[in-house]
Amino acid sequence: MTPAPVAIALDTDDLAVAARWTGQVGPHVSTLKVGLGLYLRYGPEAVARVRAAGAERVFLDLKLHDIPATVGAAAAAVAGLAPHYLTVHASGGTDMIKAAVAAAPETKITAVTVLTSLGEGDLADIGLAGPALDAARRLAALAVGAGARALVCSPREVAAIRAEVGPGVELITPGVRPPGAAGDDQTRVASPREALAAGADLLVVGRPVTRAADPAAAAAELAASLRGTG
Ligand SMILES: O=c1ccn([C@@H]2O[C@H](COP(=O)(O)O)[C@@H](O)[C@H]2O)c(=O)[nH]1
Repeated sequence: MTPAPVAIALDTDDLAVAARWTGQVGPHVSTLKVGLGLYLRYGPEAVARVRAAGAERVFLDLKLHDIPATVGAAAAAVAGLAPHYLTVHASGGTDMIKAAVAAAPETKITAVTVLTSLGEGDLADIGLAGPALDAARRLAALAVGAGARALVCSPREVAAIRAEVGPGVELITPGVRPPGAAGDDQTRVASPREALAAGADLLVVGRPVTRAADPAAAAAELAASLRGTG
């Protein structure tokens, strides 16, 4: 059976746990995501171990954000790990994104528009007052213009962003919560089926699966629900 278009976020500070989760959920999903905590603690070994545990596609979610030269150097430093996706913040600007694209041409440089944890009040606090969608669309257009081949956005914004950037750009949505699941620190959320129906290409799901009593069963249930059989 084709794995579901889901990236499971391996958010743990223990590499053995990340490898165990990979073995449990890997057969059900297309992608495994290594985030900042795991990467900062273990470095390239985190990617190697997750791959050895069965991940075919690795999403390296480092959310780089610095001056172009620094981000270019950082992207070059991880390009040899051959992640399928590498994230940068779109708000780093055109030259920063171009530097990442040039440094890691085989990797999909993936620009994060507006973090799914941020609500309207947070956006006002950081000087982005107005609907999150406005900022997300603006940043999406900028990132694609700079060469990003994938975008991270809220599932609530995915349809409008698709209209903004057209086909051919992969839209990736965290902030996904199965019905009844805790929202945790996420704000702009939707259910897995809503995200897919809105046009997301890949859903990022972490805690609802990794904190389940049986992560393998939770991943299987999520995958089945996306096939319409759950
Ligand atoms: O806007 C963003 C960008 C990235 N993330 C990452 O996705 C996962 C979500 O995990 P959950 O446990 O399902 O909330 C996490 O690794 C974030 O760093 C995001 O949530 N929002």
